[in-house]
Amino acid sequence: MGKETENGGSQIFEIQKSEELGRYLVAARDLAPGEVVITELPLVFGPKAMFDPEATMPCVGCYKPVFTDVGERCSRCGWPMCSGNCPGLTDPRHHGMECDILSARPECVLDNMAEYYRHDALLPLRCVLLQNSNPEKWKQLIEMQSHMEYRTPGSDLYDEADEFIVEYLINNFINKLEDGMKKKYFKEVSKELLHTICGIIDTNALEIRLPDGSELNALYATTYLLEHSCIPNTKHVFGLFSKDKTELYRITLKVVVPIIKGNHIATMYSHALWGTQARRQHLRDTKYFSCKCQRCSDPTELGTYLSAMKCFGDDKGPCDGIHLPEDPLDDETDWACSKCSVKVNNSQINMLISQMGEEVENVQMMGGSVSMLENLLCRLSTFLHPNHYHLYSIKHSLIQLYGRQPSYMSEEIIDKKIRICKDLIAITTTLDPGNARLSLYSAVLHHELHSALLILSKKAKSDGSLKTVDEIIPLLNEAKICIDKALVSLKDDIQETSGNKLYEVIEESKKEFVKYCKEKKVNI
Ligand SMILES: C[S@@+](CC[C@H](N)C(=O)[O-])C[C@H]1O[C@@H](n2cnc3c(N)ncnc32)[C@H](O)[C@@H]1O
Repeated sequence: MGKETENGGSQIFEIQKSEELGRYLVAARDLAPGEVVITELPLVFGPKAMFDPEATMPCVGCYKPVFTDVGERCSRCGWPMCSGNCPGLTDPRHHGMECDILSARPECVLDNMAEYYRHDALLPLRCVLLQNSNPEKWKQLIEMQSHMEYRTPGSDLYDEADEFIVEYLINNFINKLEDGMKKKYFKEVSKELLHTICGIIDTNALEIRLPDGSELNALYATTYLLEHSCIPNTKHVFGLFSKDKTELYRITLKVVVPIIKGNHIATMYSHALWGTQARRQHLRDTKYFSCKCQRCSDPTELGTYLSAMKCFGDDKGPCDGIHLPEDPLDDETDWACSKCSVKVNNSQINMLISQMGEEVENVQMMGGSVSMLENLLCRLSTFLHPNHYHLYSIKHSLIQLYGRQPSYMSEEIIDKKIRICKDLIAITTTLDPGNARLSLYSAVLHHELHSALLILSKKAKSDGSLKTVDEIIPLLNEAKICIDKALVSLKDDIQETSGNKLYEVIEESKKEFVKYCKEKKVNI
């Protein structure tokens, strides 16, 4: 089996099947970074509920956030919209598809709006509507894996889907349709079918973040076949800004590191900066498989020690060894110290790590100051290897404050900032050499390293005199390499909101850097 690119290129991948992975893609020839593997439009997409639906909800036509209590309403179905002129209201790919069905609910309540308007239910509804509106798309969609073998009544995901989507759609809309309307829109619509669709969405949908903060879920006819690896070799971007409306949400999947013919083509379903236990748990809970990739199988996570802990010690106290899981693919594994005989069980480690994770999250959520972050770093460093992912996260926040606040500008702090940036860059590059998932982290690190080197070049020497041109040239050379790397790591993120904003900030820094070099008559 094989496929060609949409633009008629030579065959890029083959679809294969195994007991363990189901269907997956392998390279049909050697693939180089930058090559496009897949580019396609979504079969169907729909909004996700907003973070605080009591405050804002997505417009049903264009998904722009609108105020829940004062926003306008679609004149037919009463669902929130940005304005009566929103083109998505009648567009059959957007609200035009579902407005008739949503209109079946006659009464309108003005309290408890978040219960009344459940935006998460719109994508399942749009999916089931494809049966009649686009049978070809429906055929592709219903072939996708739903994992209904695990989603049985009583399981968390089944019960959640049952209450918030299936019963909601059936009771409020589908059962209220007249028979003629039901026939017009659906070949079949049952509780079971809606559950299968919820399973298909949870297993296969990709999340699209829109510039104004709302999010969509979308299903793609070929991209969904990609398997997961914690060392992905591809990156995907979504077309968000195309002037051609028919191109909206096109996905483009590109190779990021060389892929040899016959090797698997993979994406990452989890977070690259979580440790192995957290990633594997997340994949089991949401995608129903236990990852056995090279990174998950390696106790050191490719030599990064991202999950390693310092020796817990016995009665005599800890030694200077580190704890790593004896078998990271075994959920019951012990964590043995590398130097003494102390062992700790996995559940104890997991409990500690999740408590620490909450602390890190809390401090970051409240926009932690340097001293708060430093205190936490100091406390957690007693237990964690310096490269542990919780410490990575704290340090990544700190380097964006060091050298940017008046009380944190000393040469000592700038040296520290440089050291941390270099350490974190080494971890980031090992985990994600192709910038598939960590491009923004990498860009921030290189940008901050550039800025620290620049500050250092401007700082007076210990005798109070300014540095000579010969003394600043090596610093500026290194700063130039860093800022260029920061920009390159974002080359595929410019279409995306946060990537775009960061790119603009770094471009501005580069202009200032070039100006400074000119003033100093340094040719970089
Ligand atoms: C988006 S689908 C991928 C396509 C799927 N293999 C198929 O045949 O339809 C995700 C599902 O594929 C399987 N899968 C993906 N990556 C895997 C991996 N690394 N190991 C085991 N199963 C995997 C899991 O069943 C997962 O829930």
